[in-house]
Amino acid sequence: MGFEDYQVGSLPTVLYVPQFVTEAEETHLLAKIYEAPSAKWKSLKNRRLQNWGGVVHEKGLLPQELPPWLTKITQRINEESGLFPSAINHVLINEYLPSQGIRPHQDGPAYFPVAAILSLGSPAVMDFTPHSRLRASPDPLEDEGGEGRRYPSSETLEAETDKWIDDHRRFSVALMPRSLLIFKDNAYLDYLHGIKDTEVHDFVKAVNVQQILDAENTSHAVRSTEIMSIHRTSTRISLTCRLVLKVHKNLFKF
Ligand SMILES: O=C(O)CCC(=O)C(=O)O
Ligand SMILES: [Fe+2]
Repeated sequence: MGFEDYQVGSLPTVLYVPQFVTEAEETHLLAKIYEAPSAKWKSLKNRRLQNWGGVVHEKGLLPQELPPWLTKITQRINEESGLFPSAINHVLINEYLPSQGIRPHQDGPAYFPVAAILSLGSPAVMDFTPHSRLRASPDPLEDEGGEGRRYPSSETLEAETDKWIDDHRRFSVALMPRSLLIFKDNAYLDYLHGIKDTEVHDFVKAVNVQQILDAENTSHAVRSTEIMSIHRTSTRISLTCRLVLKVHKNLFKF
């Protein structure tokens, strides 16, 4: 099965791979993450995180070698997805308690526009929202009459905005433990992504609801709103694996 077979929803740029790692690998990764010295954790208001691979600056990465327990997983993601032009060199590990989340945001321009997120522990739902910057300002149209650029009439503008919203609907993806989510290109550039800080997440409308129900072996007859909700009773850990193309060998090159 090629990675493109894992596309979910209407965007070809969102892929969801259930069971990307085994339970044994999950246990091993969690042990390694919690083995790190407490100074490795950075506490934010609504979550804790570990930064691996070096410091990401606007102008690139001040690199630090990834430990072997991480390269084992990043190399597999690289090889199996074929979506990164070179080795993944940065991993952010986020830890969320049941009532913690991450506000809608876009990942920075320093990264190559592909994010691979491995989920461990408690499941959660990630929401994607079209970026308002793009919603508010469609590109000016090119004038065919040779008078240079012209801005569209208000009707055209409305039509264009409607089309943009049609093509860019909100959607969500349920992130089950051991799954890998990849979002890239327009899903990376045109959408914000976030996780609500509530203890119950509905996945009725998630683009991968079918995969989840199939994996949980739930028959159609017993579906109920109860099983279409995720009750976040324990900690979730995610590994966001990305590539910073510009790598600085030393500080003075900045
Ligand atoms: O925890 C997640 O699944 C998302 C993390 C994220 O969006 C980020 O680190 O930029
Ligand atoms: Fe992010």
